[in-house]
Amino acid sequence: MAKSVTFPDSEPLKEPLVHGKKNGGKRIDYKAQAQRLRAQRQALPIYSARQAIIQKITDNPTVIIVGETGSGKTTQIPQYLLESGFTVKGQTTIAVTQPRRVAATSIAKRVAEEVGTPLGGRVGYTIRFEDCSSAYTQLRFCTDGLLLREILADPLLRRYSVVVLDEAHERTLRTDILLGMLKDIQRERARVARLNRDAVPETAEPDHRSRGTHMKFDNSGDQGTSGVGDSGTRVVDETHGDVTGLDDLRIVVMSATLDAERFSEYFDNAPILYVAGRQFPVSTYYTTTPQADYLDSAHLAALQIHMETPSDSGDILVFLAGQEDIENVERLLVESAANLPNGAPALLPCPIFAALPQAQQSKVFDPAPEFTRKVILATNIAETSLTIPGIRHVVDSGVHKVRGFDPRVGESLLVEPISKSSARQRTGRAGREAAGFCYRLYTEADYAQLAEDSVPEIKRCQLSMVVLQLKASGVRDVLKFDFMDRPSKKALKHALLELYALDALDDLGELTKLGKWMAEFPLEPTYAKVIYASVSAGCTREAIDIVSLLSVDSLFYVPADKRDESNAAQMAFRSSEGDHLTYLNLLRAFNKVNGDKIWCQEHFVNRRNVKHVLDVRQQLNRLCTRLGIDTELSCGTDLANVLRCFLAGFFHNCALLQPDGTYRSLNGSQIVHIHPASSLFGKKTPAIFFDQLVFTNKLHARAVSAVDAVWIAQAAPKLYGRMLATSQK
Ligand SMILES: Nc1ncnc2c1ncn2[C@@H]1O[C@H](COP(=O)(O)OP(=O)(O)OP(=O)(O)O)[C@@H](O)[C@H]1O
Repeated sequence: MAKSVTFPDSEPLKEPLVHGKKNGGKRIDYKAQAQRLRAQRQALPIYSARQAIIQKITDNPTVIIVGETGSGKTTQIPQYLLESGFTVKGQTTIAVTQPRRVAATSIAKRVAEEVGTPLGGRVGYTIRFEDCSSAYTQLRFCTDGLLLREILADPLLRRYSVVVLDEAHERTLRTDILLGMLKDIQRERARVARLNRDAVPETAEPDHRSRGTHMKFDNSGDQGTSGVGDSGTRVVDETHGDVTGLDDLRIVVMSATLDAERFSEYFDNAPILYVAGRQFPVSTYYTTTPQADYLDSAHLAALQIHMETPSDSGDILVFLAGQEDIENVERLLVESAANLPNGAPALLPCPIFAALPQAQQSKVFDPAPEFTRKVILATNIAETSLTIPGIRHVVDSGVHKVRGFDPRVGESLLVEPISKSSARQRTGRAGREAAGFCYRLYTEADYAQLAEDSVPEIKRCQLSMVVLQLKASGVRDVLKFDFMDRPSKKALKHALLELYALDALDDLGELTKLGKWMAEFPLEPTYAKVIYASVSAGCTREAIDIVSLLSVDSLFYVPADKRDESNAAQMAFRSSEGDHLTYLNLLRAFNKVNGDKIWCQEHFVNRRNVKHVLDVRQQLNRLCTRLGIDTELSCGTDLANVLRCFLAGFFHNCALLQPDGTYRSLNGSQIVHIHPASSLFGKKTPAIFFDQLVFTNKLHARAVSAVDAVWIAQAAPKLYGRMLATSQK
C-alpha cells in the first residue's frame, strides 16, 4: 500500500471468531435453542447482579442502571423482569424502548431466541407500521417514538407494568419527551394505585414482592373487560374513568454511558445501580498524528486491517458521519476490493444508515460468505445496542452529523466531532463475542478534548412536532412541561406560533380538530398540513408522492469526476416550476421502468434512495387509508394545484426576488441562496418556496419551486396579505 494510517503497537489477531448460526429453514426447537444459549447468558457480567437488580426494581418506582457496553443490560434485564413475575399474562406487559428501529427488531429477535419463543410470541416488537407482537406478548421491544404514540391512545399506558428506557444517554428528541411523559404517568398511576389499595379489604393477600403495594389482579380474569378487582369493587377516577386494579408504573433507565446522577435527580433521587465488568476486552489504538481526510483514512484503515490480519479474525465496522460518506468509502472499497493481490480473501462492503430500506439494513447481520470479510460502513445507527455477529474490529472516524435549528436561520446539518460517550459506545461494538480492537482515527490528545456527552437533541432542534405531540397527549402548558433539559423559551414559542399559523392550535393555544388530525402523522406538521390541503384540492396522490420524495437527502448521484454527465442526465426530469415537480417526474419515470438498475445508473438516479421513497409512500398511504383519506385523488396535468397545497404548509418558507437579484425570506428577512443542486439555481423567478433552509457556508434554500406571490398571500392572508399587496403596487 502506498499510504497507511499508523497506529502504534497494532498486531495481528490470533483467535478465530465464533459466528452466529443459521437455521436453514428447518423447524425450530425453541426450547432447545434457549437451552443452548443459557450458558452464554449466565456468563454475562450482569448475571451476578441479577438478584440485586430485581430487588432494586421491586423496591423502587424508578431505577437507573449503568453497565458497560456488552455487559448484558439490553438482552438480560427485561428477561429478569419477565422471569420474576413483573407481568400478568394477557394483562400487563414490559415495554423496552430503543432510539432506533433496527435495534428494536434485532434485539427482540435475539431475546426471543434466548427465552425460547417464536418472535411475536412471548417476546415481540412493535415499530412504526410494523407490529410483530400478539396477545401473548409480555416483553415488547419498541422505538421510543412508538411508545409516545401509544400514550396518545392510552394516556396511562395501562397495559404496561414496567417501561425500560434503553440507551437513554442518546437523549434523542423522543427520549426526552418520553422521559417527561413517563414521569407524569408514573405519578398518575401511583395515585390511582392508591385508590385501588384503599378499595381493597384489609384481608386481601398482598403481592409476594411488593410490600403490599402491588398487583391485586386475579391471574385468570380479564381485568380490562370486567373492570372489577379482587375486592369486587369498581374503582372509578374523575380524570381517567375506570381504573380498577391499575397498579404503579415502574421505570428503568439504562445505558453504558450515562450521566446517572442527573437522571437520578430528575426521577426524585432514584437509586443508581452500577454493574461492573465488560465481557471481552477491547484494545484501543489512536493515530499518531491528526488525519487530514477522515474518509481516506477510514478506507485505508479498513484495507490495512484486512491485509494485515487473517480474514477469519473477524469483520470490520467503520463509523462515518452520514450516507454520503458511506457511499464514498463504499466506492473506494469496491475499487480496492477489485485490485486485491491474488489469493487475498475477498472484501465485502455493507452499508447501513437510517434511510436504507429495512431489508437492506438487516443484511449487515448476515454472515459473510466463505473467504470473504465484511466491512460494515455505518452511521451512528449502529453505535448503541447492536450486536453485529462477527465484528471484531471497529474503525472510528470520530465524527457524526449533527442537526441544528435556529428559528431565524433555519436548519443546519454539520459534520462535528463526536462526544467521549459516543466514542465509548463505538468501541463497545467490538469485543462482544471475543476480544476486539478499536482503531480511532484521531489522536489521544484529540480524544481528551472531546465533550463528555452530546448536547441533547431537544436543545438544538425544531420543536413544532414535539409541541404538537405534547398538546395531543393532553399537555396544556408546554412551557411548564417537566423537561429534563428545558429547551429555550424562544424555541418553544416559535413552535407554538408555527402551529397556530398552521391552524393546529386555536387562539387559546388549544389543539384544534385539524391539529389532532395532524398529530396522527409521524411527520413534521408542515407536511401533514400539505396532505390535508391535498384532499380538498383533489391531488392526494401527487402530494403524498412529493412528501415521500422529500424524505431522502438526495435522489441523484453526482460523482465528482462525472458532474457534467450527471447534470445532463438530470435534465430529462427537469420541470421549469422547480424541484418538487422535477422529483415527481423522476418518480414517475422510475416507476415506468420498475426501478431498472441499468436505467438508474444511466440517469445517475440514486436507486437505493428512491426505493426508500417508495417505502415511505407505502407507509403514508396505509396511514391515510386508516384515516379515511382517498390516496388516489390525482390532479392529472394541472400540477400547479399541488404546489398550492405545499404552500398551505410551507408559507413560512417563502422568499421574494429583490431588485438587486437576491432572494429575501418572507418571515425572517434573511438573504437566502438557491442551493446549487436545485433545478432553479441561477434562475430568477419572482417568488419561491423551499423545503428547508440549510446553513453550510451560507444560507441555502433546498428543494425550491417557483410560485405565484399571490398564492402565498392566499395561503396565509393574515401574515402576508398586506405585505404582498404593498409590494406589488
Ligand atoms: N444477536 C446476537 N448474537 C450473538 N450474541 C449476542 C447477540 N445479542 C447479544 N449478544 C451477546 O450478549 C451480550 C450482551 O448484549 P447486550 O446487548 O445485552 O449488552 P448491553 O450491556 O446492553 O450492551 P450495550 O450497552 O452495548 O447495548 C453481547 O456482548 C453478546 O455477547
